Amino acid sequence: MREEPVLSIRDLRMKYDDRYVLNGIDLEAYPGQIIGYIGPNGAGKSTTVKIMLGLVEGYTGEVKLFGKSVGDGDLEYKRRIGYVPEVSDLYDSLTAAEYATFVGELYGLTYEEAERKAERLMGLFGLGDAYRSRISSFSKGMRQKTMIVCSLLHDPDILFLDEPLSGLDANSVLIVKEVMARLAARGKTIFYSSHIMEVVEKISHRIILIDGGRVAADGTFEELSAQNEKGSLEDIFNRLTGFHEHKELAERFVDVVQEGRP
Ligand SMILES: Nc1ncnc2c1ncn2[C@@H]1O[C@H](COP(=O)(O)OP(=O)(O)OP(=O)(O)O)[C@@H](O)[C@H]1O
Repeated sequence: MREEPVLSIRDLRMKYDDRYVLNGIDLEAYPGQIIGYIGPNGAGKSTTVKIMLGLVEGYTGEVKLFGKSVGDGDLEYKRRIGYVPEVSDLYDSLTAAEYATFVGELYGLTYEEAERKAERLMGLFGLGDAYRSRISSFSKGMRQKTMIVCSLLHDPDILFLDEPLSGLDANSVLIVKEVMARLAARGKTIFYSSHIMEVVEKISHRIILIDGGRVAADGTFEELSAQNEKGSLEDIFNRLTGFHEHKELAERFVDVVQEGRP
């Protein structure tokens, strides 16, 4: 018998003003899966994730996490979710230690538990010395690592990551990719949203492509390759979203840059 899905979405529709941005999304995710969630800019990826996180209302359709509808007012499910947004809005005036204990307590940890865990995780990321410094002094990569640490303090069952490797150096990228693989091996579900196709292709057990508010493809990379002409995920993405003009557009772009120049 197949396991129960951690996440299930049926006929999800959402409109802003009079325009539908989600046009009937259906998807399911199971324990231990890393799902590469991809699509062109404006396709509806963030909107779907924000609905799952309970941050956006006004949709129709069914969205269930851990078997319960996210719209039913019971917020207990949020304790089992971790989220790394694309843009980190950390509180600059706090130290990483203050921020991590604040977030940890929000997720139900005691101050001491959050403090101890965050310090060790930051240390493993090479940020042991920075742990008690103000976030305002942090580089982009240090902020990103802090966000990742804080999203994991409560050991969530499902993790939503939006461009989590943004700003990370090559060594840190290796660690984070390995951490994701190991979390999945321990039964966690990871919803990985990114525009970096090489990484999505390599780490995902399953890839979901959203285009125009619909699921345009859903399967393993091998399944997507078999359904389309062989090639990289980038090639499949370009083909499925009907995009072929990058050379022509680049040429026109450079022409405009140089217009009127001697
Ligand atoms: N609060 C809002 N009000 C009005 N329109 C919105 C709002 N949020 C998103 N949209 C619109 O919904 C559509 C989907 O946006 P969304 O942010 O979900 O796309 P995305 O796939 O995450 O894009 P990207 O890859 O650029 O992050 C876009 O056309 C966007 O303009």
